[in-house]
Amino acid sequence: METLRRSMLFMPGNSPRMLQDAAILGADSIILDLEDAVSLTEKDSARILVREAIKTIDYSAVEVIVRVNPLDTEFGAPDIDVIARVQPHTLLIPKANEDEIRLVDKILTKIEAEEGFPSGGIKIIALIETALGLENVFNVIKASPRTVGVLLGGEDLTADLGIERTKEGEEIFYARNKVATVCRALKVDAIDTPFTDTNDHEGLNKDTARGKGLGLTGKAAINPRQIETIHSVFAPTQNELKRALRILEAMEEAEKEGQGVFSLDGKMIDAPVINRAKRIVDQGVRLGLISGEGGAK
Ligand SMILES: CC(C)(COP(=O)(O)OP(=O)(O)OC[C@H]1O[C@@H](n2cnc3c(N)ncnc32)[C@H](O)[C@@H]1OP(=O)(O)O)[C@@H](O)C(=O)NCCC(=O)NCCSC(=O)C[C@@](O)(CC(=O)O)C(=O)O
Ligand SMILES: [Mg+2]
Repeated sequence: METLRRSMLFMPGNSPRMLQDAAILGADSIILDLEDAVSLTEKDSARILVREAIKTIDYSAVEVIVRVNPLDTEFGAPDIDVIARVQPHTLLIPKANEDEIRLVDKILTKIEAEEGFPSGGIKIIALIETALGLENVFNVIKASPRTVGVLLGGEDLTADLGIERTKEGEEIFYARNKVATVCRALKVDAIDTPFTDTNDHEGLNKDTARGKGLGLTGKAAINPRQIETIHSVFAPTQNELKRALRILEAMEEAEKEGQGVFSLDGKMIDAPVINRAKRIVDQGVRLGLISGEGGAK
């Protein structure tokens, strides 16, 4: 499933109404939560509810992710055993560390064999939200070939660091930078932590742009009202699309002359600039912002 993952909407797994409406809310991915949004007394009922939702609701092209409980809790193993057997696209592993990802990979391989599912079909996103997980993020991703992305959990991370979580987000600059860099190196998605003030759209816009500016490729949402803002920030602007298309046109001309580097509007254009232009055009095409003939709409 080739999914964009600009936005991933969290919702408590014990909320039948939210599970019912999830596919029409516009997020690229939905995260049906069995962990921190579900109280201890509701863990078993949430697991059953999410299993039934995945079995009976058509979530169409939306990526269905289930955040299971950590394996070092009494809920983690039953979560994975019950949920993997109804084939969600992806499991989100909280407080992720290397050993746990390796163990989850093994459990999934066993369940896929028992159920006759394609081996490796259920993907993993590692939730990096502890100091150890952050320092180890390269190995956490490499611990399973199923890993398709990392989600940065700012609330738990700052709690683990014993520091305050602020709207400006200075305290998670390093974490954002590290996750974005390692994910780019390993070619997996890097999803930013949610912005928890659901009424502050200006703040959400700034926070999303901050994460995008550091190389994060999408953002978690905790409310449907946040999705549009997140998508607008992650979509290339008309100017970015027009400039990228001009760069690729000029590149074709330069190639005919055998030039690898050239200038456009006085600026040097070489391989990394061309690659960035290609990425922007690709995204524009995937988002339907560029017509088939290659013109910005
Ligand atoms: C925050 C609030 C209670 C506000 O409720 P309110 O009722 O005021 O919201 P309203 O806007 O009034 O709702 C208008 C309509 O939308 C519906 N609606 C609302 N939210 C919806 C939604 N999410 N999905 C679908 N539908 C939704 C609602 O049902 C109503 O529908 P209707 O009645 O039919 O009109 C609510 O949003 C909510 O529960 N959010 C999810 C919270 C959650 O999952 N937290 C865990 C993930 S973060 C974490 O764990 C930290 C982390 O781990 C992060 C990381 O890992 O990245 C780390 O460490 O940092
Ligand atoms: Mg958390």
